[in-house]
Amino acid sequence: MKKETITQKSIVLIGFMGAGKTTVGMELAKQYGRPFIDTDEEIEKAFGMPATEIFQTHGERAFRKKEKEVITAYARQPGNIISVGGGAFLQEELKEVCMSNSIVIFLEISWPYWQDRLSVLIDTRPVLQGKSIKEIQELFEQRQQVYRSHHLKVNTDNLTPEQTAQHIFTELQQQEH
Ligand SMILES: Nc1ncnc2c1ncn2[C@@H]1O[C@H](COP(=O)(O)OP(=O)(O)O)[C@@H](O)[C@H]1O
Ligand SMILES: O=C(O)C1=C[C@@H](OP(=O)(O)O)[C@@H](O)[C@H](O)C1
Ligand SMILES: [Mg+2]
Repeated sequence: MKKETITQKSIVLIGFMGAGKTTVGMELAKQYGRPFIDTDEEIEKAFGMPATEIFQTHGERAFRKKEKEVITAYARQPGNIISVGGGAFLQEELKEVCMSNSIVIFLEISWPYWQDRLSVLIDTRPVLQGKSIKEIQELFEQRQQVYRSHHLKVNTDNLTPEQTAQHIFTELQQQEH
């Protein structure tokens, strides 16, 4: 069975910062031969600056407003592989638009595994900056509630991005047949 026959809907990857949404999204797009959209990249292009500067210069509110526009547009189209930011589902409307128009996949990671990634994330994730590790863990735990809306969950603790993409393909195939 060809991968492109699995689903015509767009696939939306959700999960905490650093769970691997962007990396796995690129891999899935390669495997499916579908367009890949990283919504953070689109937001950064629109503002002409990285996310940390958008937060500093325009504020989180402006970031979230653009995030809503970008995700709404792409999630409604068929056939895209979309990696959204870890805070996207804080907006109820985005949760609804993604859940009703696309296949939402939650990339889950456990706290001990996530902690190992903090050093590579801190410079580019404004939400983590200035927080203690305890505060970050609290945010991590709170955010798990936000990711409860999904169609499929994949725990990625012991998976490479390629294995995660393969697992998603197999699961979607099983759900369709
Ligand atoms: N399965 C994985 N195992 C180990 N490291 C990973 C894995 N997936 C992603 N990473 C690394 O974690 C970091 C964050 O990945 P990224 O795809 O940007 O996450 P997100 O888009 O969810 O914030 C990157 O440095 C990436 O190389
Ligand atoms: O969780 C969040 O609030 C955010 C996550 C980031 O995306 P990643 O989840 O890809 O790191 C990015 O959208 C922004 O820095 C805010
Ligand atoms: Mg990302």
